[in-house]
Amino acid sequence: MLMADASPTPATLHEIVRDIPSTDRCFEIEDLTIAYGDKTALSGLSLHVPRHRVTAFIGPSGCGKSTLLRAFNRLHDLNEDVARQGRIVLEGQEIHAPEVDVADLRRRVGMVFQTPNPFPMSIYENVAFGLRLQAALPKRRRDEVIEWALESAALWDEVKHRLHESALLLSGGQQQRLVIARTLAVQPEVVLLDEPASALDPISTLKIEELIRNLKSHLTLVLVTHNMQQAARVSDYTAFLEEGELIEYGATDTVFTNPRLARTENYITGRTD
Ligand SMILES: Nc1ncnc2c1ncn2[C@@H]1O[C@H](COP(=O)(O)OP(=O)(O)OP(=O)(O)O)[C@@H](O)[C@H]1O
Repeated sequence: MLMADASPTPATLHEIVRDIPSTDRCFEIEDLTIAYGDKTALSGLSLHVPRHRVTAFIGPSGCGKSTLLRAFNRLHDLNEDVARQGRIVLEGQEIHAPEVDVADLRRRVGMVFQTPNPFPMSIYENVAFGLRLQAALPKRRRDEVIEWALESAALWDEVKHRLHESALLLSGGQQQRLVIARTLAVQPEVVLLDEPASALDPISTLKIEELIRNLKSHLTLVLVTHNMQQAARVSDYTAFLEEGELIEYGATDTVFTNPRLARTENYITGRTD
């Protein structure tokens, strides 16, 4: 039986976020508010993202999912109109602390966008790109890392004989896996995925979903999706946002089969009345 449809009180939210033991937290978000000029996009959000799990953010268009995702690797720094309050802690360190190197943060916390965005260069050079920005690697070692990244992104078998062809000749699904390989090559701890399969056909979508499930053995994944089946299939935890607030957060099985609030159930089942 569902609770009355009121926003959770701060006390209940606190209980939700405490479910994830402190030693298992990758990100800790505390009272995060983000505004674009006078438009508040996220309002006093607190939650913990567990390490080596897939956490999905769901909610209606404009509820703040992408705004939250972009906060995890400080992409909002590029927009002067954005104001932020609250804390974002990655593995025990506040990411806005003066000693944090933003380029290193973005290496540790990679991002994959909705539309595949390979660079107009060869498949090989796409994956080598981030590596070249790091300490110079001997070519043999670099080739090994590139093979490992393409294998990890489930693309190696399809491209191993055409590494020096243009990445733009790949299909959309292959391009998205190439972008994931490029992200993996610099050995991130977290990969943020903003609707990574929404521009892809069903077969490519299933490949990306399988990839996400496999990657969590050594990575933390945070997924924004409008596809409820996808959130249910791949995520371990699901957070439901509405109008910039965290409405419900918990184990995906529970959120999908026994949500606490009617508004969560209505959103998941597509009920609008
Ligand atoms: N650069 C921006 N400048 C001004 N307002 C913005 C900007 N980006 C987002 N917003 C506003 O902030 C709110 C949250 O947007 P956000 O993109 O985070 O939502 P979302 O849940 O990811 O939406 P969607 O599912 O449609 O991608 C919306 O009202 C949006 O119009």
